[in-house]
Amino acid sequence: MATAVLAVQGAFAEHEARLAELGETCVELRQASDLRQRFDRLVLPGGESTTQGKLLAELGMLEPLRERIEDGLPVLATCAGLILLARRLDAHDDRDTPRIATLDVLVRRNAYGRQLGSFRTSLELAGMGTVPATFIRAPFVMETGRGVETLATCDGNVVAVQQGKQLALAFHPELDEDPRIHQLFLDL
Ligand SMILES: NC(=O)CC[C@H](N)C(=O)O
Repeated sequence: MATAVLAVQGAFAEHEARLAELGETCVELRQASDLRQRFDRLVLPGGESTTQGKLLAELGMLEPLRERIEDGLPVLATCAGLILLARRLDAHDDRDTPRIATLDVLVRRNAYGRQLGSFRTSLELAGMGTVPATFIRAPFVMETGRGVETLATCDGNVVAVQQGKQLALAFHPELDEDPRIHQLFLDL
């Protein structure tokens, strides 16, 4: 088994380090030819979702990834990754930026503010208990479609969801010591 980590921009190295600690082999996706590698799961890291979306479209990776996810490829998406997966964005956001758009949620980018929107807290994740959560200019989920389960909220806002094998978080488990969320992803 191997996990592909989208490595065009953002905090991908931290995910790779965490997965390696759990004994998982990672391959990096930097260009379309990397999609020929064998992988069974996908990580979409945090970073800048507009940059990531544009790069994925330019590199010809958006459609192949969308198809694999629609075919059931397990995905762990964090922060910008959640935005890339979202079917719909808030009216204030640039909705024309290319996205994978396989997760039936409405997301607002930079929902906690652009400058002061970074903080560390802990929250209750369904079926897991208390987990640390680092938010960095994070989005949150404003609406969930049918088939989308809310796994965690923070101050009443939805910050973790699951739809089938798509696990999407507004925060950054790769930046905390707790390995349980990555383990949950490997167990999907
Ligand atoms: N930590 C992050 O991934 C931030 C996401 C970023 N604010 C965006 O909108 O793309």
